[in-house]
Amino acid sequence: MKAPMAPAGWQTRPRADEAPSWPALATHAVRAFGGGADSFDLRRAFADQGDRAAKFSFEAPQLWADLSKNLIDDTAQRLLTQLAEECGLAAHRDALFAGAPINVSEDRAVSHVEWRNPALALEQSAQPAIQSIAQWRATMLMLADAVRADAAVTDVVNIGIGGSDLGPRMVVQALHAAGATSGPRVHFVANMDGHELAALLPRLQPAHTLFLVASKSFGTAETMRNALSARDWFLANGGQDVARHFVALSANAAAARDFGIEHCLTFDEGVGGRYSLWSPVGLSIAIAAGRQGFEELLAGAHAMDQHFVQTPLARNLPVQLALLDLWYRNHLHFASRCVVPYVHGLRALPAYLQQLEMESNGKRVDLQGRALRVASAASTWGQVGSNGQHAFFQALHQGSDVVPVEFVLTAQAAHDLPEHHRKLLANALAQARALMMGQEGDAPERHFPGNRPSTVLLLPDQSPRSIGALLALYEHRTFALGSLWGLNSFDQWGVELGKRHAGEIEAALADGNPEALDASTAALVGRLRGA
Ligand SMILES: O=P(O)(O)OC[C@H]1O[C@H](O)[C@H](O)[C@@H](O)[C@@H]1O
Repeated sequence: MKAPMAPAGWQTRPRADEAPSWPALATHAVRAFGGGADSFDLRRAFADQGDRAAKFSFEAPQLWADLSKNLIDDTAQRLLTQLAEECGLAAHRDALFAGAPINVSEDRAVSHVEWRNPALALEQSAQPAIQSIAQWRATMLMLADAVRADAAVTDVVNIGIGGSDLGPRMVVQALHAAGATSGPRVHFVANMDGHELAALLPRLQPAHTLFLVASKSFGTAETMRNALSARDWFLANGGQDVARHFVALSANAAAARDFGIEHCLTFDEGVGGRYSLWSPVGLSIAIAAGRQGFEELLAGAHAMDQHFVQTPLARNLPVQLALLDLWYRNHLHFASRCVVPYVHGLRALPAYLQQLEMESNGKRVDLQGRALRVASAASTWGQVGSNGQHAFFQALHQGSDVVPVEFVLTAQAAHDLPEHHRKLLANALAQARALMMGQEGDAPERHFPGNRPSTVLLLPDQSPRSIGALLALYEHRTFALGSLWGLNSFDQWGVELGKRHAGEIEAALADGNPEALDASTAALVGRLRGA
């Protein structure tokens, strides 16, 4: 599947708003979706087009995606696919898979797809970097085996934040709910707020606990603070041999050593934090799900990689989802997208997607440093179903804004309470149908406008393979959308400024000298010091 060489032209692609099809899309959006009497209506579209459900459905590994209840017609879909061709999306994608330095602001390649290439074996590799991926994967899985086999280890604590927490936490939760985990208990600590760590420590015994300090940079304030406190607790409570009980998962082995952790599973800088669960950052997953479970997760993701690389753009699921996102954001001007997994194990999916999508594409300049002329990442939000129905669905049905909703379902449940699953699925499909159909009301407050868009992503189950495919789908959709906007989806400079201010404010909180601060912050610091 691998593109042997980065195709020419990946650096000189037009942005979506500069591509020839853009004006035609803009005109079509106003003419056909502008809200007039004969504006596009889903109910009419289904009545007029007998094959609409089939035509706007897509198949990809482990996934069936029904996009037919979206505000899109044949013309829009054709123009959008044409736009992707004009923007050189395929060349950009192939450059990613060929290891070209597409993360230009950090001058490096993007390698997370290599970490889940199960075919990768030492003898097949011509590139030294690739060889180390295979080696590190083998080392990581051996360590996972050893931890699982060691009856003395009852608890594993992953300390990390952002990409070093959200993906592994969500996957372990999902596999645990599916009965696909065994071995020691696996916990996650992310927050700087000491309540999270303080609530966990009394439940642990130093001699039976393994701490995984996951941090690509090994410099993130929250993780360093939690790791220091965990080590203090370990030593204060009779823990022996920090080297055996603390393992670092980092691209910066030297910093881990300086911290006092000898054993570091490392990975290359090309693995972005929010794309890192396939690398040693996913050790907690491998410990919980076992070698086979982790390899299945990788295999599901790899199958989606192949779909992304090999499928024509018109039937390519990540590409079509990205185009729909672009259509909604730039032409129908929807500001947010709601994701509702009707899968209890995937309750952390919205939080994971917030980082993936908003940290990747929440940007205002393109790869050349030019200001964007169109809106970038919509806000991603959501909650597990059916709980969300009893919270924010009111606004989805009758609120003033149209919010596209994405339902994530599994055909099979992993429990044996069949009535639950049938009811759960019925509720999800009912919400999607109600959003579309609406209802004439006998009183204004009982009127539902309908014509509200939704997507259904259907997985067979919540097995490691299905979860892997789903997450790779989201990764590629995010990359494809960023690519169309001309963005670098793999850096995150926007998180740096706040960190710098935090250092200054922490000093003011400690020494009571807020002189360098603005009046509002200084007053708050004064009030907090007086508390
Ligand atoms: O893995 P680390 O280097 O500790 O980084 C943890 C997280 O913090 C950073 O500030 C970034 O916002 C995230 O992209 C990253 O995943």
